Amino acid sequence: MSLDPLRPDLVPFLQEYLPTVRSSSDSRPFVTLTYAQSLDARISLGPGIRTAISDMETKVMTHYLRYHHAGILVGAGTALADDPGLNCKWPGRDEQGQDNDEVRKDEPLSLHSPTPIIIDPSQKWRFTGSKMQQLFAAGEGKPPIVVVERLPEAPEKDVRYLVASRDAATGQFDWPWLLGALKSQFQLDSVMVEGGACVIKALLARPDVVDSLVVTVGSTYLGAGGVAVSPATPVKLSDVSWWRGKRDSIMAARLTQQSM
Ligand SMILES: NC(=O)C1=CN([C@@H]2O[C@H](COP(=O)(O)OP(=O)(O)OC[C@H]3O[C@@H](n4cnc5c(N)ncnc54)[C@H](O)[C@@H]3O)[C@@H](O)[C@H]2O)C=CC1
Ligand SMILES: Nc1nc(O)c(N)c(N[C@@H]2O[C@H](COP(=O)(O)O)[C@@H](O)[C@H]2O)n1
Repeated sequence: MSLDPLRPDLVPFLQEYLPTVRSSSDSRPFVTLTYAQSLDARISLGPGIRTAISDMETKVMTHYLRYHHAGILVGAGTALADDPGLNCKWPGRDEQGQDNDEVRKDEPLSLHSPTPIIIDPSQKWRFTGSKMQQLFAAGEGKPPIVVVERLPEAPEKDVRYLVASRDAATGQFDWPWLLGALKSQFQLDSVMVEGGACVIKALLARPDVVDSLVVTVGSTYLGAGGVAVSPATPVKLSDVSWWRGKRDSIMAARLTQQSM
């Protein structure tokens, strides 16, 4: 699949929400939470169903975001349901800093691609045989880091593992610890979180670890059977900007600590 050129007005629109260099004393990477939802706040037609919501214009924007992040994180539910590639197909910028789809077209896509991070405590997803592995083998993507509860007896070739411990209260991996480890152990300075529902719901409630929120709103309804994303309690946003495309709109914002 080849992408259309990036619509030029997306660059200034996204500028203030893209990763900035964090000070070396910062314990975690810059984190962007980004996903596509329908008008009825669904991210897929049903559990485990890969669903295209973004049209080409906003799909290119997602690849532009991938270009600007060192890591791309999804939960095991998404890895199993979508068999995603998680590489970057947007070709980059020229030496003058101009967005230019032609300049780097001959370079391997793996250069522009973020490192996939799969949160998979009980190791249900396999890299072997996945689209990610195909892309890696073709020089079009990077191999993943898999976040697990314990190291597998038979580690998969090319996979790096991060062993995490569960938070006593929630039974989940602790986000600040996990993100801190991605920075300190794997030198990832920026991470884009794409989903799925479980991960998005958790992170919408975490202004302490999310720096930017970029949501594509597709002009479609996915209906009552769709997988809805909604935080457990109300969330207020600040620094809100909207971009309008042919079919989709994009909202960029920051999460705030304030109550409603
Ligand atoms: N429209 C969009 O932008 C996107 C849509 N999706 C859709 O989302 C759906 C998948 O969503 P979900 O089933 O909710 O899966 P998910 O991708 O959120 O993964 C949930 C699983 O990840 C693991 N996990 C996540 N956070 C964890 C933590 N803090 N500690 C320990 N384990 C953790 C657990 O195993 C959990 O069962 C699919 O239908 C997919 O197509 C996924 C990504 C983006
Ligand atoms: N931005 C966006 N729009 C949609 O309509 C989507 N369904 C998604 N899904 C995310 O993209 C992953 C697929 O990536 P590849 O194209 O295979 O690289 C999918 O797993 C979700 O994370 N995103």
